[in-house]
Amino acid sequence: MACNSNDQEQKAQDQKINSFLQNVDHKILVMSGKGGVGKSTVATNLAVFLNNQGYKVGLLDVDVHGPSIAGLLGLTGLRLNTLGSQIQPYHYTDNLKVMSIQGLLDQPDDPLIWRGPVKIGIIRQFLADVNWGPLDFLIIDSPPGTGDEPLTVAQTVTDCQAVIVTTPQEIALADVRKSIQFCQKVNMPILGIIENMSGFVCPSCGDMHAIFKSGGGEKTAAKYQLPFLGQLPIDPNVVTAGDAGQSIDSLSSHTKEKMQHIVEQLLQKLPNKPNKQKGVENNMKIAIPVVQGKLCTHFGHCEQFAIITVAAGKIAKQETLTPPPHAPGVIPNWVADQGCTDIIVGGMGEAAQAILMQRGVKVSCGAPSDTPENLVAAYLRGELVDSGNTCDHEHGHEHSCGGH
Ligand SMILES: Nc1ncnc2c1ncn2[C@@H]1O[C@H](COP(=O)(O)OP(=O)(O)OP(=O)(O)O)[C@@H](O)[C@H]1O
Repeated sequence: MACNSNDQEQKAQDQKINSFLQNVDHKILVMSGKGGVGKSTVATNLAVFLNNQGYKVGLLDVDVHGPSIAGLLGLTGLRLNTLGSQIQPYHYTDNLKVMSIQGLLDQPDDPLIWRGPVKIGIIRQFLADVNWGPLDFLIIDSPPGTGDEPLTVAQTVTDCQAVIVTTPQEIALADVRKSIQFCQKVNMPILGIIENMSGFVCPSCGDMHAIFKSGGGEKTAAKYQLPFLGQLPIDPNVVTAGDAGQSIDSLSSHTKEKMQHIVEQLLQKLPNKPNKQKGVENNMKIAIPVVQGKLCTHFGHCEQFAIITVAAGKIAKQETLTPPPHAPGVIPNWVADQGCTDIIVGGMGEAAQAILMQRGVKVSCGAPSDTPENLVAAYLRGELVDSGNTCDHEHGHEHSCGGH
C-alpha cells in the first residue's frame, strides 16, 4: 500500500513538474567544475540582464548546501510564503522570480546536513510546487562539480542546456573537462563556456594583469568545439556589488559591458530565438467550463465553455462555445483544437489531463465556482493555485473538489 501511494505521489509530482516545464521556453543550468569560480555571480547576472531585456525569468538556486543567490540579490532574511500548496518565490522584479532554500530557513546561516535523496526531493519540489508561472528562461544555479544536484536537474528538467563557468588557470580547466564529459554523458547540450576572473585591469596604471592567466576558457571551448560566450575580468566592484546584494548592472565599469556581451552571445547561441514575455502577459486563450455564468465543476459533461483571450495581461475577447457531445477524450481534444493555451477547472480526470498536457494546454485544477472573468483575473495575478487535483468528474459523484 505504502509503495503504491508513493508511486502515485511521485506520478502527481511528475505531472506538476511537466506542466511547469512545458511553460518554460529555455532552461539553462549554470555549472562549474570547481568551487568559487563565480558561477552564482554569473547565474544571477544572466538572470538580471535577461530580465532587463524584457524576458520573463526564473532563477532557481539548487545549491542547497551553499545557497548564495538570495544574498547576491539582496533578498537574504526575507521569508518565502506559501499560498495553498504553492510556494511563492521572491519577486526581484515583476518578471524575475527567484527561489532559494534560504527563503525557507528559520536561520539563514543554519547548515543543511542532507544526503542525496533529500536534496533530490527538495529540487523536485522547487520545480513542482513553486508558483513560477510561464517563463522565457529558467536559470538554474547548481553547486560545483557533477554531484546529485546537477544530475537531478539533468534527469528532471527535460531539454535543459548547460553554461559552464570557469577561471582561466589549468587547475580549474581540468575540472571543466569533467563538466563537459558529464554533459555528454547525460545528453545535455552545452550552450557555451564563460571565462570569469580573466585578467585584472590595474586601476592605477591601466595595465592588464593576468592573475589567473587568461584565455584558458576560450582555448578549452575551441578544443571541444564548444561556443565561447565571453570573459569577465577580475573586478573588485563585482565583490562589493555582490556583498551589497546588487547586480553587475549597477556598476559603471567595463565589466557591465562584458556581461552584456555574454548575454548577447548566449541569445545568439539558442537554437530558437526566444519570444519575449511569454505566457501571462502575452496572448493566452483560457478555457473554463461554465454553467449559468459560473465555473461548472462537471468538466466532461458541461454544456458550454467560456473561452477568454488575454493580451498584454488583459481580457481582450470572450466567447461562449458549445463543445461536442461527451465521449472519452473528445472534450480535451476539442479544447486544444480551439487553440487554448490554458484551462481552469474544478477537477479533472488523469486521462483528460494527460491529453491536454500532451497537446500543450496548461491545466489549473481546484478552482472555485466563480465567474470566468474573476477566475481569469485571479489566474493572471498568480492567485489561482493548482491543487494538482485529479479527481474524475466523469462519473458524476460527489467529492472534495467542488461537489456537483
Ligand atoms: N569577475 C569577478 N571579479 C571579482 N570577484 C568576483 C568575480 N566573480 C565572482 N567574484 C567573487 O568571487 C566570490 C565567489 O563567487 P561566486 O559565489 O559567484 O562563486 P561560485 O562559483 O558560485 O561559488 P561556490 O563554489 O560557492 O558555488 C564572490 O565573492 C564574488 O563576488
